[in-house]
Amino acid sequence: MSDYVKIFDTTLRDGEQSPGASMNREEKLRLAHRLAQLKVDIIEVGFPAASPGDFEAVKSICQEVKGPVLAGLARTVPSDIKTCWEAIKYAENPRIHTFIATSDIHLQYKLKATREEVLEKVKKGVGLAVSLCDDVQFSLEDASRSDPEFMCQVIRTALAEGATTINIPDTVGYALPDEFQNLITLIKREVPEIEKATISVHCHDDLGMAVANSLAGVKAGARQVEGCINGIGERAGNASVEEVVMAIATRHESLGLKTGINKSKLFPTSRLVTMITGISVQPNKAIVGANAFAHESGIHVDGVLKQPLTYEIMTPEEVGISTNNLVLGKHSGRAGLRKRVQEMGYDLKEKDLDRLFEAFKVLADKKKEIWNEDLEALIADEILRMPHRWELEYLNIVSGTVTVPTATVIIRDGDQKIQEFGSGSGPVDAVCNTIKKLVNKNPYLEKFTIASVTGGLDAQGEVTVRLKENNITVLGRGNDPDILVASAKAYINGLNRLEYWANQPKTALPTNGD
Ligand SMILES: CC(=O)SCCNC(=O)CCNC(=O)[C@H](O)C(C)(C)COP(=O)(O)OP(=O)(O)OC[C@H]1O[C@@H](n2cnc3c(N)ncnc32)[C@H](O)[C@@H]1OP(=O)(O)O
Ligand SMILES: CC(C)C(=O)C(=O)O
Repeated sequence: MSDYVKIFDTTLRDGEQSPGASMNREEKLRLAHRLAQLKVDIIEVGFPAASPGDFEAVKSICQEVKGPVLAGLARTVPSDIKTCWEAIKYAENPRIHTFIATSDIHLQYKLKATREEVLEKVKKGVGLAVSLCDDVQFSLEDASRSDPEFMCQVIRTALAEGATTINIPDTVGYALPDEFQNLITLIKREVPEIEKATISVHCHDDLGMAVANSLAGVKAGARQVEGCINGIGERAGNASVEEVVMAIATRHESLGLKTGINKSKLFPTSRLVTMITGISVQPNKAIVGANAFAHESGIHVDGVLKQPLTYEIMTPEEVGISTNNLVLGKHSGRAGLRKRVQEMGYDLKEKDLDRLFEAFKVLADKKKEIWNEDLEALIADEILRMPHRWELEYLNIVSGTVTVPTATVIIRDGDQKIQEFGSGSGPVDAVCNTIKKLVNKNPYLEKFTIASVTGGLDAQGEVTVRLKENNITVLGRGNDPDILVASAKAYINGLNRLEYWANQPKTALPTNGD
């Protein structure tokens, strides 16, 4: 059996099912290009039948992004499969990914279908997909809670119709690693004809075992692992791509497996996903968290200084975390900035580089050292942002121990500048209240978080807000060395997103909030 494990990235599909993580077409395109640089084998680019917006985004990615196989998801419903094909047929290497649930609980309550009816849907759905596309993946949703005998019957049917990949999801993150390993072993024993197809695993993290279960599946013979960057995804998320990849690489002597991933792009891709979705990575997250390679306690530092291998099982450089990126500052020019940005994996157009350069100089006046993370924050603010209506022009805050916090805000609304004054229980409250008055909106603030982009007291603050209005949930992000300015930017960014989605066709709305 081959020692190569294919990586199937579903950040653009299952990842987008994370509450508030909806991405627009441009954001999806940018991320798809980055995933191609990361050299994932397959990118699941979306669910074309879900909405006109998703259809267009999938089609654009398929027209533009070269290299990996590009997959679109579809129920076994014929119209879903045909719509999927209409969007993905433009890809260099298209794949139709069709699925149906096989557990009794899903059959009884959700599909309201008998086992015979499900088998018929599999036969027709896979058959139709194979008539359209050479590369067809079939998934048994909730496989880990399905009757093994029925599951094998479904797999045989899908294979007989010509499916080339069979995916075994632990949809609700219920399995234990040994159980999941046994499940794959059982499938291989009971359905020997699966040899000619690829076995894939797709694990969720409800019990924190998505990566462990994925590796257990691989140990039993699966040769495709599905996951999302930063482990985002439905509910508690999917298996984290960076963790699976680095486990396979770091424990090569034990697993004897490899992937084709360009590991040095893992960290930049993780940052891009954070920038685009607004979902921050917790500091202690494996591989890409701020503390993943940090050492503080004396005994550890002593050990690392004497020999890094005492406490480091991989190096930050391996995953693309630069430990010596402190070159840019206020005296740097366009050439240096262009080179750095290229090294970070961004291929910016000249006009975007000009905009970035302008913002870079403003930041360099406030902050002595400009790190890659600062540049990424600037790129997110200046280049990656959605088409937006409102922009922060001016902010003045009065706050302290004996004053009622007040804010004066000027916002650019198209050609107009609008000004307002307001107060609040604290300075952030004052800023948000004033902005709400200015734009005449009153969304519910579900979450407000603040983190620093880099270390140091002059670090930029990275603020994320989660806003909800009319059943639409969005995330807004903003960065600035002044955390109140970052808060204002994040709030306005969120309002711009609400405005954007409110003007999209009904079916395209990101109602995947709570
Ligand atoms: C485990 C996963 O992550 S699966 C992917 C989840 N992702 C999404 O659902 C996002 C995209 N989904 C959507 O936009 C919508 O659900 C649509 C457009 C696909 C369907 O919308 P609607 O037609 O309004 O159906 P609705 O969402 O209310 O219900 C789903 C229907 O599909 C059926 N269904 C669910 N899965 C499948 C399947 N794999 N094959 C066939 N039918 C299915 C359900 O039984 C239900 O049928 P019913 O309406 O006859 O009861
Ligand atoms: C569609 C399938 C692969 C899925 O997302 C799941 O079962 O979690």
